[in-house]
Amino acid sequence: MAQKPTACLVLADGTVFYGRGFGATGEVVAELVFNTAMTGYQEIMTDPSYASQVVTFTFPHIGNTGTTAQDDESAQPVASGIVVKWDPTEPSNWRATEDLAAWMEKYGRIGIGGVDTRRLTRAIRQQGAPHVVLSHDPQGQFDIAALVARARDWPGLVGLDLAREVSCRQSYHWDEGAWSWPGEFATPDRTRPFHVVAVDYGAKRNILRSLAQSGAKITVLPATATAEEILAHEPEGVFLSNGPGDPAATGEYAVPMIRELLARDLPVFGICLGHQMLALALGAKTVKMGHGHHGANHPVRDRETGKVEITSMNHGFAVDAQTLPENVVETHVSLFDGSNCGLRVTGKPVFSVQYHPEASPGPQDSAHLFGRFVEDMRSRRA
Ligand SMILES: NC(=O)CC[C@H](N)C(=O)O
Repeated sequence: MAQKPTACLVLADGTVFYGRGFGATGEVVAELVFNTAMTGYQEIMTDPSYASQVVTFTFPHIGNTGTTAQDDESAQPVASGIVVKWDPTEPSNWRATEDLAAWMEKYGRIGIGGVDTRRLTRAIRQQGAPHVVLSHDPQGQFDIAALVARARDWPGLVGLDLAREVSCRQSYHWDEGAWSWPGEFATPDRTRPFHVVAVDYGAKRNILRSLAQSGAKITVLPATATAEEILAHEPEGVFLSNGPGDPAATGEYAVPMIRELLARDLPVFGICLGHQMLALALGAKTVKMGHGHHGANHPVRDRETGKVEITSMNHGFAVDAQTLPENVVETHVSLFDGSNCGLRVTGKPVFSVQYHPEASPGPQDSAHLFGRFVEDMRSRRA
């Protein structure tokens, strides 16, 4: 690199990548994961499940779509920072209201461009998601030994409950449906809506939109809501959201709540962290994966129909299918590594998936799952 580097990414093993900083200045310690999506950086960065993670994009061009509030999956970017091969360029998109670097600076998120992201991704594949420090200093002053020590001393995501931090503080109602051309969010038909309580462990907005679009009237409750508080809303179904951190740590409050719900025969649907916590409540175990699954091109097989869907994924933990009890069917598996991607409880309207049927970004092959949840509620009414 001809110019003096203004940012660096330091791995706990001492490897250093230099590049050009953009967005906020400063320093952040986090886990580093690679994401293979070709578009959708704003949705990825605002997905609360990325708390305490830096994302390196394998696609070399970050894109010139800029940012628009309509693409936020939560109130602000949550990922600690991003790593890209090519620096972001001027936005060229009629929907853009702000450029990426300015948006990141506003929210205190650090970016580094000019990194050999292929080499970096290979390192992640070999060693598992490393602990890193990302530092951006316009003067290019880096105390590498101190940064390596900081990355090495960071305890990591295992045992960390982050859902409680990113969850809403107060309950609220959600009524907005899907986005459609030329730029409106639908207001779904409210005839005979099914009342759903969505427990917010860091819910992506497009999940709530997909539920609303499928016929749900939604009350969102904070992560620590008890079964009693949830049932007081008289829901016809309960949704367990995605979220950051270690499911086993979040399970301390979620598992007792979910167990009480399971005793009621209420329809339950979980996505990602919600899937993992449902599995924990059913008696299974979760494990930390090597580098996890993050992208918009993950093939998943439905073991009951044989159908394959291309899915959007973002998880670093997984349900250990060997530990699922007898009354639970492993419904989906990853075609990349055979890891568990879904379950259902026999004889009950209770199911969950490890991947993201709401896409955002990603393919919409699995959007029908929102309809399945609504059908479960319809059957219960009948
Ligand atoms: N997207 C999610 O809900 C992620 C769940 C969990 N934090 C994991 O990394 O596996």
